[in-house]
Amino acid sequence: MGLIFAKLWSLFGNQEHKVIIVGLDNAGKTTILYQFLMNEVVHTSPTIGSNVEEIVVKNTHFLMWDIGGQESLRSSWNTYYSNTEFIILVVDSIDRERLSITKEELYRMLAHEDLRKAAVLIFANKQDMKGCMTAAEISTYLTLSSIKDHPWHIQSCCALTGEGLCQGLEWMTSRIGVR
Ligand SMILES: Nc1nc2c(ncn2[C@@H]2O[C@H](COP(=O)(O)OP(=O)(O)OP(=O)(O)O)[C@@H](O)[C@H]2O)c(=O)[nH]1
Ligand SMILES: [Mg+2]
Repeated sequence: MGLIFAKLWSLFGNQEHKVIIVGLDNAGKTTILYQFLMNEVVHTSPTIGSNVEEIVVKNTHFLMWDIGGQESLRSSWNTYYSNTEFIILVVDSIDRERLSITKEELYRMLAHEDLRKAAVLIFANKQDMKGCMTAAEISTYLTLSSIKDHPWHIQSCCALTGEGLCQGLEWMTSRIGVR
């Protein structure tokens, strides 16, 4: 009975899809989460632990975990990994110095057993900043084209205006049912 119910539930698209939002501190993860939820910019302070919200896009329910990105918190990201369907990796496109750290974190995540089925959306955030890296530059630096075992997509965005965020969500919804 429970199984039938679960099947019907997933058929009607009401199943919840787990998403983790990761990236270095100050990348804009919490700002993005609350743009998704409320279409507005909230005042943020560095996240200690996590925030979790349900975001519904065209009848698709995402349970989004926004995880603090400070160095001391990164070693506990893996406690959020089980059953994750989507990783949203937020990159601060002006932060050239730390892109190598983002790269290390990305490949560490992709190698993790609990994330082997996860698809990855990379947000090249803060596109409003003068002199920022483009999504193409970030893609090259992160050698995204070498990722063959996870579906991935990079999207430029500005969390302050919301530009680009919907396109990212659309890619995620388009992936559902593919696997
Ligand atoms: N200019 C600009 N600033 C942004 C953008 N997105 C976020 N910010 C700012 O960047 C700062 C950090 O944003 P948060 O959302 O708190 O960053 P976070 O990734 O959640 O950081 P942690 O919780 O420490 O991991 C805030 O001052 C935001 O207003 C953007 O697209 N453009
Ligand atoms: Mg935060």
